[in-house]
Amino acid sequence: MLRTTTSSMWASTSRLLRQPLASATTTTRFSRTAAISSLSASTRLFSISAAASSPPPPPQYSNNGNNSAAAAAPRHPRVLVTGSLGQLGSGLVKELRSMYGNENVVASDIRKAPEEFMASGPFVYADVMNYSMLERIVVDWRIDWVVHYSALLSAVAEKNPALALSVNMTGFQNMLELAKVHRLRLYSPSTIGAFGPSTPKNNTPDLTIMRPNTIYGITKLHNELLGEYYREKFGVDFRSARYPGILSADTPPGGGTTDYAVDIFHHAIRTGHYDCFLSKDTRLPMMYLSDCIKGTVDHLTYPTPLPQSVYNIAACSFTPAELTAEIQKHLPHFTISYPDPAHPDFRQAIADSWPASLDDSMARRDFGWKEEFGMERMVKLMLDKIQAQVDAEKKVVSSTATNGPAAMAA
Ligand SMILES: NC(=O)C1=CN([C@@H]2O[C@H](COP(=O)(O)OP(=O)(O)OC[C@H]3O[C@@H](n4cnc5c(N)ncnc54)[C@H](O)[C@@H]3O)[C@@H](O)[C@H]2O)C=CC1
Ligand SMILES: CC(=O)[C@H](N)C(=O)O
Repeated sequence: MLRTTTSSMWASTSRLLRQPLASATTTTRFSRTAAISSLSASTRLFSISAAASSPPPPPQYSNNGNNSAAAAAPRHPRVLVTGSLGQLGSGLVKELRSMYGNENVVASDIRKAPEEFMASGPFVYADVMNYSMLERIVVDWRIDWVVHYSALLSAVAEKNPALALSVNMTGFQNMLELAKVHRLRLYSPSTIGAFGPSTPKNNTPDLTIMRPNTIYGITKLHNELLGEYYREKFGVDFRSARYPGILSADTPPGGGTTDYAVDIFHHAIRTGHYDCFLSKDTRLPMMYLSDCIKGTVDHLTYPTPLPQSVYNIAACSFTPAELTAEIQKHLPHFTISYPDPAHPDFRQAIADSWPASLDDSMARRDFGWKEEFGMERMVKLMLDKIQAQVDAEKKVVSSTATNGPAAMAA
């Protein structure tokens, strides 16, 4: 399991905000949604007839001349996950490996993976800006599907627009072209950041005014449109969901505007106080990580082409003040402070340009999307998990103090 200590989480998040590319799990087993659980096991295997409008090549078997039934059986898809060491990637890799086998899910990133992650299945270096490097991985590993997670998130992107254009757009264009050439299914998430200040703010539908004014949003909207173009023009099986802000206790967020909703829990447990960078009434759509992974897997594995390429998915929406009140039900002494309205943090303008809530009825209708966690359950789980991390850290410190070299010498 990829586990990061909280102190290194803080360090890595703040490092990301300062220096974007210097170094940027859920243990839950997910029940499939009704739509997915009604599928037979074999339809979740890679099936040529049902895969997509542009099916990948047939599986080939090396069975040493033995024409057994196993040789004729459908095989699992082989999946490449880019940006797999980020907030969302490690949990998704774990889930896909539990479904398809460790060897069928190739994780990749441009950073060194922790030992446990390396031990859990194939991991390769893949810079998404390098087309031939990506193509080599697709060919060598006989990849069928790609989950493209590499990106710079909103706050990091706003600090380095040129790099965001390259990673978010060139990286995506490379993946899309490879999907066309090698007949891959491509899942690449979009974001609430693809909307803009002129988008209707509440219950925002899938199809609406989209004029983002952040570099992150512009790159993500470009990707949505290009993915749709490749689907129409070349039959590429492109799938995307607009994620809201994702909350996770085990993996740190990568430098976004919604990161406050993760940071707040660590501060609540560790210090009892949080200096929020958004104003108390900033309402944004949010979701717990396990729901995001479940929705992604259900969307990715849906056996037939869906009516749309891009869907909103949502779980709940809240403001920092509402989140604080919920945390205070468990930690009554927790306090929070907000920026002086005369001197807002740069992320306030980003948040103000995003929807407050999403209409995700099309995803519910078309691939059975349904969240398990609302705000109350999410808050309880986040607090329990982070408290458990803090307790475990304390145990390590006290056992080092008791058994460590200094204690031995004394
Ligand atoms: N975490 C969230 O709240 C949300 C995430 N998303 C989207 O989900 C996807 C995954 O997001 P996170 O895991 O949160 O991001 P993250 O920032 O935690 O991880 C991104 C990963 O991409 C890698 N990366 C950066 N440059 C790269 C390059 N040139 N080549 C290959 N890899 C590179 C980084 O090393 C990092 O591990 C992104 O597309 C993001 O836009 C969308 C909405 C919300
Ligand atoms: C909502 C997102 O896309 C991300 N969490 C961010 O805040 O940049």
